[in-house]
Amino acid sequence: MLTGHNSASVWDFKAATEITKDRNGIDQVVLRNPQGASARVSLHGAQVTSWRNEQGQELLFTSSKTTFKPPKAARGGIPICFPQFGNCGSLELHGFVRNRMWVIDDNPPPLPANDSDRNTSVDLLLKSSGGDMKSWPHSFEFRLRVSLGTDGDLSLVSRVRNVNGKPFSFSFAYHTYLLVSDISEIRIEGLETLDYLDNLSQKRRITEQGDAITFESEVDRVYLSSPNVIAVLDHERKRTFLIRKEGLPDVAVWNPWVKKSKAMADFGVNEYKHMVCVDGAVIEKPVNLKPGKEWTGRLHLSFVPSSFCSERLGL
Ligand SMILES: O=P(O)(O)OC[C@H]1O[C@@H](O)[C@H](O)[C@@H](O)[C@@H]1O
Repeated sequence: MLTGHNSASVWDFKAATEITKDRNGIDQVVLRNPQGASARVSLHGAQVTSWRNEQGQELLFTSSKTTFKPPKAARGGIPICFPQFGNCGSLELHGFVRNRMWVIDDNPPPLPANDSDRNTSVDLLLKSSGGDMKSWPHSFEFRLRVSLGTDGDLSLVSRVRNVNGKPFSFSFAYHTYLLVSDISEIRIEGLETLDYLDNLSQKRRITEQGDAITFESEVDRVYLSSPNVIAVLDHERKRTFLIRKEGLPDVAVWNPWVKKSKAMADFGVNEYKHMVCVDGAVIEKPVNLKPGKEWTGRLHLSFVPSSFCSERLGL
């Protein structure tokens, strides 16, 4: 993939994208960058199922019990929740697009230049289908671009176009399962003092009091109107995930802890210790999209040594 160019070596970004099959024969796209970082995206659900740094270390959690068998979304990686987040509507939990087969979009409408510079990327597309229109009677085109930067950062850009004659509303989330050393040692910064809806007490609105979010029991919350940079600090591994987002005002935070883990067939009993979901989302005030209009929601994930963090980010 390194090709000669004026006697210097240049990376062939197109060739750094490979289509392979997963263990169930489903197509998946593998993205690689020149330094050895990689990401994997399944056409089932357009779900990112792996993101590795240049040392080959996995950064996203995937349950050892997940089968990756359609139609159910794999438990881990980054499922896309659309057109409904959670159970806040009449559709299946988190909506249906994570359970559908997407296609590779070879000719996507252009994105601004800074979304495509120096990245290896893939564009996926899902169009509304007759079956789904029985439960959600709206025509849409959903485009997802997944990009791996030369710095190993992972970007997801979702574009939803209303190709209906009428407006429609939706909620949305990048349901991001981060892999962590020990949930009891994790701090999330950037959500302090915000209001959240607590899914464990009938979506009651509560104001966060702590100076960071920490975990000592099940957490299932939607933080409202959050800043666009959130940090997830993993003290034991001396590393921090940075979550940057645009068009995604809310952040869902979830860890099932012991009791709920036992009730989930596709989740190992102790696996809750090694994951936290921190989702850039639009939940409280759904997007209302007029005919012919497009909505964009961007997520940018990076991974830095802890020493880099809080003060330099102004968190
Ligand atoms: O089991 P699923 O459909 O992947 O959902 C997992 C969890 O996702 C979280 O975002 C929800 O707030 C939880 O209530 C839910 O249990």
